[in-house]
Amino acid sequence: MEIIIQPTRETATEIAARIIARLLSEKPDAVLGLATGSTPLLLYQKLVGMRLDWSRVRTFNLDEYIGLPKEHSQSYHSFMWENLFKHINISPDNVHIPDGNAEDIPGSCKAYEKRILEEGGIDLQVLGIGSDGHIGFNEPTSSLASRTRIKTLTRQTCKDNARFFGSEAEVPKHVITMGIGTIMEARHNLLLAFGEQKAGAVAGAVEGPVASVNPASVLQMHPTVTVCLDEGAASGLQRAEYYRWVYENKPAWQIF
Ligand SMILES: N[C@@H]1[C@@H](O)[C@H](O)[C@@H](COP(=O)(O)O)O[C@@H]1O
Repeated sequence: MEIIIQPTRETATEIAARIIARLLSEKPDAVLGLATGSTPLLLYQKLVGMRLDWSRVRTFNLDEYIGLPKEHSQSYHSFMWENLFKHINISPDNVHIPDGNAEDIPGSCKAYEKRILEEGGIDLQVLGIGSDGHIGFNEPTSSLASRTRIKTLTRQTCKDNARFFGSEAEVPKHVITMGIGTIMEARHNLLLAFGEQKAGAVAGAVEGPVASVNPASVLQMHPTVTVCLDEGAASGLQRAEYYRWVYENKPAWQIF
């Protein structure tokens, strides 16, 4: 796991954007796994500003609310088109987002997994982290081997996400999410976290025991993970000094 601690969200996001830009220049038909939430917003703005060629890029989103119309302002479908896809030259045929209104949701989850494999697997998965350590919508105690499926949100996540809706009661309680097993098959996981409210979850993910109560901790078992943090999100880390040392002494050929 490479832990990159930056003074601000801005500089941490800049590094993440450069990692993605480099992947797209090396592999113009890369398969990207994408996330929603407030964390990747600046990343998407930066990627738009970089004017990259997305014509052959394929994307798979992590998750979606069940029962929210696609056109609803808070559906992850709307989020992705509003904040990224409508600003870049991606082909709509190459965009994949779980369908929260499918007639047969379990069947659509299986088909989603199959489609990821057919496209060659995910080269790079962007991740945020919930205040309870969830990745995608894999809430604490999710199976570490889980695949794309239906999950019930925790009360905490409903509260956290109420800020996007009118009230907590309006947050759908059921979602489709890629599983932890699905995320673990991405060739590179790029996790972003900003602000002190994420410090506990980040510390648990990076330095805590690997346990389903903190789903992000499973990333310790993944060979290629980059974690981009600002000072607030890094403030609970015991070994921050070491991570800074590693980054400062990184060989030139590894610097993006
Ligand atoms: N499903 C999303 C996650 O993919 C996201 O990483 C997390 C953190 O959200 P935010 O970035 O807004 O803090 O919670 C949401 O519920």
